[in-house]
Amino acid sequence: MIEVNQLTKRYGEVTAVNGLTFTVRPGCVTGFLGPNGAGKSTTMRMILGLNRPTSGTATIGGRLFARHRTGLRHAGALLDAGDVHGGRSAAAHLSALAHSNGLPRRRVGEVLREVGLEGVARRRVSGFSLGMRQRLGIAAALLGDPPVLLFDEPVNGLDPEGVRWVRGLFRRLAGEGRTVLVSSHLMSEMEHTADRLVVIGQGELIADESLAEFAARGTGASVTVRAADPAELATVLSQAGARVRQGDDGALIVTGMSAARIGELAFERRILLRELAPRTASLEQAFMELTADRADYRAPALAGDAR
Ligand SMILES: Nc1ncnc2c1ncn2[C@@H]1O[C@H](COP(=O)(O)OP(=O)(O)OP(=O)(O)O)[C@@H](O)[C@H]1O
Repeated sequence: MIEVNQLTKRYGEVTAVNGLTFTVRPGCVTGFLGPNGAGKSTTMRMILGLNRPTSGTATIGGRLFARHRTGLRHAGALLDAGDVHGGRSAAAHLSALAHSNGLPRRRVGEVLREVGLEGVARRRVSGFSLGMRQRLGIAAALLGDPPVLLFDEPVNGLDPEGVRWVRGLFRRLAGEGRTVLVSSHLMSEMEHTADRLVVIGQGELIADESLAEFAARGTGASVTVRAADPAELATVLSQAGARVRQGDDGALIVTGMSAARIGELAFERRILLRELAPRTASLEQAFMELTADRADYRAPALAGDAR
């Protein structure tokens, strides 16, 4: 479990992280999302004790990470895949880490196999592609068989097969009861990977919830309802505050009200329902909407879009 409590980090005038509070639970993959510059890397570095918070706390398993005496056994992280001594081989890099963390040498071979780098174990890291470096960084994170794992933009540089592999790996790690936090600035990467989302913008919390709950916040969320008496249902729902418009074949498209509430109102008025189907907004749409005013960098609309 990772607990972040009122975490704040200022660099001079810049507030990178501002009063952030959230919990990352074991047994699921939690996506850590935000536009570029939102404060994801800074937060992860503070969780791992690499940056000192201006105020607030971040703990792993109830303790500051620095207080865990055998670091890699408690948490493993991939922060910056470029951060490896290029003159070393993959095996030598991992052996040095294993040694300094008091881990058995056999773990080196095990994690190299796990990430598919056993064939290049003796090659110098300087000749590795970005994707291979990402795999090596993931191997290092797994070395201590830790209950808590953090991955900062792990998909960068991976080819489609690598992306599929890494998703499967995260799901398996979570299935083993571990706490898995994965950052990205792209919702599309999280859509098929995460169970829960922590979304931040300009260092502040925007959402901490399941994917379904997050998607339901987008304005594209609606409920399609078919009723024996659509006109009466439309009146009832409108009076209760929903927005109702006509869909195909007498269906009603309802926004601003949950399917459960629509069902309750129909039941109370004895209106027979034939279909009650929630349609969530796309996650991407919800993400764009909720972070729109918190993005530091966004390309201006193309001339052709300005109609
Ligand atoms: N060492 C530093 N000194 C000054 N400002 C910093 C430092 N590190 C980060 N920042 C600033 O803090 C803010 C958050 O940066 P951070 O790298 O944590 O964001 P991020 O969400 O990880 O972004 P990205 O998706 O682009 O990696 C940015 O405005 C960044 O410029």
